Amino acid sequence: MSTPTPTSTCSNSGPVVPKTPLITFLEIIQKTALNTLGPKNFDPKLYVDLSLKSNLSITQNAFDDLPRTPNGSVSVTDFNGFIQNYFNGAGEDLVYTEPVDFVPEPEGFLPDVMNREVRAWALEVHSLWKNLSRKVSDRVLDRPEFHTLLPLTKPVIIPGSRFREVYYWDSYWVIRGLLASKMYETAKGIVTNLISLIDEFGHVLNGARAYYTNRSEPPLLSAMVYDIYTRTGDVDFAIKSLPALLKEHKFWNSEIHSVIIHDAEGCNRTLSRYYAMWNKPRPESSTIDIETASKLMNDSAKQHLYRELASTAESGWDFSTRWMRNGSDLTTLATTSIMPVDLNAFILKMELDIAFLANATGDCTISVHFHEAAQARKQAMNSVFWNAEMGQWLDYWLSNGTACKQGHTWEASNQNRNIFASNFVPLWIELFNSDRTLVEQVMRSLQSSGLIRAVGIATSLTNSGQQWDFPNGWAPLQHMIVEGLARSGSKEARSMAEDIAVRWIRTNYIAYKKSGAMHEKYDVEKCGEFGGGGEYIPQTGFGWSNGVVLAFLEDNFFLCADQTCQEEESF
Ligand SMILES: OC[C@H]1O[C@H](O[C@H]2O[C@H](CO)[C@@H](O)[C@H](O)[C@H]2O)[C@H](O)[C@@H](O)[C@@H]1O
Repeated sequence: MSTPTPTSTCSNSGPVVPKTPLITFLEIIQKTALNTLGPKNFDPKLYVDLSLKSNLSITQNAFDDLPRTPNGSVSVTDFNGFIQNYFNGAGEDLVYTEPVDFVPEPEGFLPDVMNREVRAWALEVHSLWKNLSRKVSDRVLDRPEFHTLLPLTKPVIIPGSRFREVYYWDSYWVIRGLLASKMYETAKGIVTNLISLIDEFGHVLNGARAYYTNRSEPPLLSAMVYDIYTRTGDVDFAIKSLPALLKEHKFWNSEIHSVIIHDAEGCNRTLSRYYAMWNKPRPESSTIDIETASKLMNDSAKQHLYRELASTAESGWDFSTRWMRNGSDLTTLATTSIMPVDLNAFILKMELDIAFLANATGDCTISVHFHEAAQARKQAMNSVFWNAEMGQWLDYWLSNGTACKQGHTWEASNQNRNIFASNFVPLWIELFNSDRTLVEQVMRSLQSSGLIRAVGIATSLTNSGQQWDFPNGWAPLQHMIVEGLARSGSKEARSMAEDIAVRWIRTNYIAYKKSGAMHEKYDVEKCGEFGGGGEYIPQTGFGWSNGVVLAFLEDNFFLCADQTCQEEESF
């Protein structure tokens, strides 16, 4: 399936990818579960992850036949009995599988990590790949219509807990960890799976579920291919990956995603935005989205909000004041009217990676074309996002009410001057981090931004209760900023990178010792504490956190095991 052509780029009238009858039915089950079992410990995603034991029509008839009270409700016993009889549990369609390339202590594993305690912990984190490794069960391959899980052929590494399926941008940091763990086959298998999604749907899905087909996630497939190729030198792998990367580049530059901005010099600049092909509640959070939208009066406003909710999920930052006109009201989400700094940094990297891989595999024409595309995007980022006075790249808001127009005229006041960790993500890209003067300016800006806290970089400065806001710190954000600073060649930037990485490693370590688990996000104010907020309870496992710890240790950002939380004040 290729990307549908929208009739307009207005966010409530764009394309909509149809959902399957199974998803529609599971949303009814989800709503019934909430009504029957109540909101305590309720996770809506659980119900759209169930798989059928028999045909949908047989299951629907059995559901319709359940005894109902006059107001239509079902008893707890009847409901639980029905679920047991007609469904396999969430996650049962994925089976544990030992990764083919896992060994308890790989040869050459973190050679510079000598400290006994740190090394022992790193080996424990490494061993978590076994817990997170899954294979799609043959049952899914036999009867795909019984499952919302998509039938990927290679083993996967899942983030963990409620995230039972492979996720797109998480996989980049999982792969960074797998490379430190010398698990090259597993890393390549993840990429092969993601490529198969591009072949089938035209883009990498948010996650490998039928209910995620309407959107992607931050595009880092090229970065995965680049890192695996540079580590293994596997030219065949690079050759096989290139066509998918070209297809993905088209997706992110499609009519719905790209926007032209006339800059202050009168030049047309093209940048990309998040834009989901959906205008209904997200099936995995249907009950929550319906409740959020209930504050709105008409169907068109609801459809608009549903598209904004899904587009925000596409950003990976679901949810954050970054995307809201009013930071305390989720119904004011306006993600499709924002040109995001980090998305464009990722697409710039995609262009550079494609240019590099094409050159490495002997295709000069593609290589030259993508070098030019990268230069054009860099210039666009400089004129639209860069704010010299602040020393940061700022998200650009398309003027109120003009999000449907083809072109926009740049206005300084449309740059969002609020501080987010994403304002520093371009540092990760070589075209920016190779400029010493620029790096020093951005580094000073980061230092005084208020984002650097006791144990890591905060996502924003606003404590909104949303998970992509203060005081949460997320592994990917720490990693991109730290790696960007470290790669700049500036001694001062390297030392700042080490400082942040050590704080991050330390809080991951202390939290692991206290809770026995790696966490999805951390509270950057409190050493050893995990993060919170958002629409689901904090999760453990956790793919990208494990990957970033291993990548930091591999890059020699050392943790002294005798340092404790008390010392965090001395940073
Ligand atoms: O179920 C709610 C949302 O959960 C996911 O988002 C969060 O977890 C993902 C997996 O770790 C991560 O990629 C994302 O950045 C997190 O915010 C999911 O991706 C959303 O689409 C979903 O609606």
